[in-house]
Amino acid sequence: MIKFLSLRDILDILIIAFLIYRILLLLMDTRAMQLVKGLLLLALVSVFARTLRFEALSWILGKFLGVLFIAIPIVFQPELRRMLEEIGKGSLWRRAISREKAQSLADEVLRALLYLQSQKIGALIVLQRSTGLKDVWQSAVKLDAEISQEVLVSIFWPGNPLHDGAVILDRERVIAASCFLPLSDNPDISRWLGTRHRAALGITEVSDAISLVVSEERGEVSFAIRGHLSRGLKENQLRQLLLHYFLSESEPTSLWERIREAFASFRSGGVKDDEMDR
Ligand SMILES: Nc1ncnc2c1ncn2[C@@H]1O[C@H](COP(=O)(O)OP(=O)(O)OP(=O)(O)O)[C@@H](O)[C@H]1O
Repeated sequence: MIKFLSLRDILDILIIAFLIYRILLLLMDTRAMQLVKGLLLLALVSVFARTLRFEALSWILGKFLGVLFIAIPIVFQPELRRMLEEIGKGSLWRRAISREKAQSLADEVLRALLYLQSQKIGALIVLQRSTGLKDVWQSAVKLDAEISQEVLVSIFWPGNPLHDGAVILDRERVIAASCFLPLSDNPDISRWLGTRHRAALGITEVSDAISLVVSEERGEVSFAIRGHLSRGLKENQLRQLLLHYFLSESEPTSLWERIREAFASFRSGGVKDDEMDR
């Protein structure tokens, strides 16, 4: 069998494997990833049904998959559009940041948060993930600055014209400040929390971003993800959370590790809402 494989075939297979891997990385942690898992499961059942010659099951699955292929582009139109935009931006090929760089970025943000907390200076930082937040930062003050404790602290310094609103970070850059975020109308939010916390929560309801808030009144740091707010984070928890974020943006340890993570999340029914709360 192997002797029929030419160098061209091997190259062909490697390119396809690479493309599938990068597309899966783009889809990781998005709503569309659940769909991919569902489709894989259906495809497996379909192969199983064909092998065992279960005519009725094969027929039903065949029809169902046919309908799904028409429905998917309609239902997942926003995700597909975003994915194509990402490919257009070069995300499929973009250089991953090194582990050391990820650690130093996490450290800079952590030191900024701890300093702001110690001085009781209100702040709101959004960590952008796969959902592009262009709609939010387009009308704000664009910065494209390197992430550092000094930059973050000075943005939120009282009196600075940029201190009102949120800062958005993406990978290695501070992309914008003074961003106005959508406010959450979740009725379960404590009535002691004002608009800064509602804005932090709001952006995580409409995207997969993570937000970090320093409360001016209580001097506590909270974080929000997928519409859930965790208050009073300790330094260690913050370090973990930031490392988790920047490392997920860095070079994956290995392809095998990524596959293992994907299977682990598949077995547990997807990523847990509070996974970063630990
Ligand atoms: N939609 C929004 N998007 C981004 N930032 C916002 C938004 N709404 C309010 N903010 C920020 O929150 C600040 C007001 O915070 P407010 O005191 O109402 O909230 P809070 O949740 O009680 O926070 P704190 O505990 O820091 O007082 C504003 O000055 C502004 O910087």
